[in-house]
Amino acid sequence: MSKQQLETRFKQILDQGDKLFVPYIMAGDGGLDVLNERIDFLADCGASAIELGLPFSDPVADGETIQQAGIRALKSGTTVQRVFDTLKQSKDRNIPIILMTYMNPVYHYGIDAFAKACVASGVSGLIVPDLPMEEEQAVTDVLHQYDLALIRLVALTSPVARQKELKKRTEGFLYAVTVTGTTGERQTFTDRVHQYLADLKVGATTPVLAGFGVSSEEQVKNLARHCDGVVVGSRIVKAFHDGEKDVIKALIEASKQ
Ligand SMILES: O=P(O)(O)OC[C@@H](O)[C@@H](O)c1c[nH]c2ccccc12
Repeated sequence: MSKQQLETRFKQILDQGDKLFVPYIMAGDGGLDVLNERIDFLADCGASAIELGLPFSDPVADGETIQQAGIRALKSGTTVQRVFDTLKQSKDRNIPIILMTYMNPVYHYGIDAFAKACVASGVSGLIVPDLPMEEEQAVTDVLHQYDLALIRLVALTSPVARQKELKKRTEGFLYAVTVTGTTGERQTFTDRVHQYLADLKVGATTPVLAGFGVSSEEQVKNLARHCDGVVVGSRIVKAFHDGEKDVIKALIEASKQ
């Protein structure tokens, strides 16, 4: 799916009055043979898009749950190439896939070859948390040729000028990180979080999604009220690992009207 198709799909969901829900899963956790099945399950539950993590040995932004999932995936023999090959087997799915990867695997694969493989596997965009805005052009020049989105992260600690620039550049959606720290479930958020999300919404040309720490139905509803939806990672990864599919269904349901 192209960047435009991803953005159109998001708009349609929001126009219906629902909020966006983007679950994160780790490619190869549970073995690559379950990957397409898990994507289909999430699509059937009503996910708006899937954030698919590539396992990597130095995942600096990942908390314990996702680190462990990455270790399991690497141990079971997951590689970047195998993830692309697995995605290709079910390329005509009607849910956008956003790959979450660190810069090293992209650079190692070759930026152009990586982008080509994304298109051939039905991927719509990338999240690259260790690619700062100042360094992104070498990547975005290529992604734009292939109609792929670079989804950018903004932090609670980003100064106003930086937030503004990120809003200007945003593609697909703006990923508003709701904690200062790594991924992982949280009980509470800082009081500032609602205002932060509301400020990001002003003038942003794509939806704004809140992510990091979101793990209960109540948190989904509460945060989504102040922006366009949420990303949920660790809780979904844990639920797949523990076989709790009802938890996943209920979390996604909480984002609907
Ligand atoms: O796990 P959490 O706290 O629900 O946060 C989402 C997150 O897992 C997912 O978006 C993600 C996983 N690894 C990342 C690295 C950087 C940015 C985002 C991510």
